[in-house]
Amino acid sequence: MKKVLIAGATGAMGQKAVDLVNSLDGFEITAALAPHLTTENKADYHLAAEVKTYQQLAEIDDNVADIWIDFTLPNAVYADVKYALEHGMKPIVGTTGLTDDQQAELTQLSREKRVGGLIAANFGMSAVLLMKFAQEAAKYFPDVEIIEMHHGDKKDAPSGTALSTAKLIDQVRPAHETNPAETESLPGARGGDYHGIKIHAVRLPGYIAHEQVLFGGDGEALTIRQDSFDRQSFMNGVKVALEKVDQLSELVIGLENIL
Ligand SMILES: NC(=O)C1=CN([C@@H]2O[C@H](COP(=O)(O)OP(=O)(O)OC[C@H]3O[C@@H](n4cnc5c(N)ncnc54)[C@H](OP(=O)(O)O)[C@@H]3O)[C@@H](O)[C@H]2O)C=CC1
Ligand SMILES: O=C(O)C1=N[C@H](C(=O)O)C[C@H](O)C1
Repeated sequence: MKKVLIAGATGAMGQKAVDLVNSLDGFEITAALAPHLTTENKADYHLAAEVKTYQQLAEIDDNVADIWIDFTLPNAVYADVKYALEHGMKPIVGTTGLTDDQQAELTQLSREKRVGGLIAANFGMSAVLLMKFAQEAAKYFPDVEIIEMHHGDKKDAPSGTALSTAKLIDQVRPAHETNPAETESLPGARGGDYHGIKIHAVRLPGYIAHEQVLFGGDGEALTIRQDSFDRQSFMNGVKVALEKVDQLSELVIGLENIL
């Protein structure tokens, strides 16, 4: 039986992860971490009586889990993953917000500690495919912009998926012209800028997680879109990660690299 700690167990994604692990043979939740989680309220979050609850990293007992699932916040994830690696727990990380430098540092730490794991900006198959198709299209359509749309509670912008998409496109797209005469009469109107790729972030109630990549060419356009209508869409990817994490010898970035 693999022991699992869920960080962010009280959150929207953490709750989906709790229900997933509770439903799987061969895995059991032994610990959960969240600032407002207590022994008194843990049953409200579908955590069994024997699950150890922690409100901060410093409280966590040694050997409490083999695997660390993280759906917390951008300002918590770096310390969480470092802690997991240093204590021999294999991280499966969905939380966004790690910088390239932080990912590189954590990957190096995972090699030193010989602990494998996965960081995935998006565990949904439609998003993984969107990123793959967008990278392919960018070889032929260098003029591209990204629109990501999320629920109003999302704390970070742009989304980790949009940023990952821009990075993948940036690796392959040919040199292109931008309009030197362009101005903004309303600051921010043209969106965020990743190496010349504009990213527009929409936050609205009713939405869950959606992304469009728009390519423009001479007299034609290509739009690639994915929609997560329900957070359940991320759970197949988390399940794959749980099944494969033992085979990983270091931190891997991107679900596509373990499929
Ligand atoms: N990779 C993927 O496929 C997906 C990734 N995400 C990402 O997952 C993350 C979480 O999203 P979501 O569940 O919607 O967010 P929520 O705000 O619903 O949940 C955040 C959770 O983190 C907990 N938390 C807050 N601070 C800390 C801390 N310092 N240490 C540990 N836990 C903490 C909160 O606990 P409390 O309530 O007690 O404050 C809560 O349980 C985001 O980064 C989001 O972008 C989301 C969907 C899919
Ligand atoms: O906060 C969310 O909801 C999501 N976060 C991830 C991201 O920032 O890309 C994945 C998905 O978009 C949902």
